[in-house]
Amino acid sequence: MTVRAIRGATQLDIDERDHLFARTTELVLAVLEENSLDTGSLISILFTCTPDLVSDFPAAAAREMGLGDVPLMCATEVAVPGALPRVVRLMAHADLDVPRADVRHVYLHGATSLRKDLAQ
Ligand SMILES: O=C(O)C(=O)C[C@]1(C(=O)O)C=C[C@@H](O)C=C1
Repeated sequence: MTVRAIRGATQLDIDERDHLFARTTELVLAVLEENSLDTGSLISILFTCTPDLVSDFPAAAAREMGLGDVPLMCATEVAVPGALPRVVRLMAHADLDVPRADVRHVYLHGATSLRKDLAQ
């Protein structure tokens, strides 16, 4: 088994529960699709939210999309003054048998500005 870490991030338009769920689901599905993964290959997912996002936990969205048996955790991102607001980030670990350089990290919506070096 080869364990790889996959990064992802997305930006919300507003801090509203349905929107958080939609953007989190979109991000997780994009991470799976970009890396040709099924949910059975997921080992764990750590989510962070910027401190301005309080409408719900991204883990709740992940459970709602069927990841109830994947260990999930949420935390608050470092509150750096001037940093991009309303961002949900994830770090997923998965059984992914590719070289680290071939892992596809996913940045969606306004979060594409966070890592232009990784932009697809
Ligand atoms: O990749 C991101 O989401 C970033 O905002 C960049 C970065 C970094 O500097 O590497 C900054 C903060 C996050 O905790 C993770 C990574």
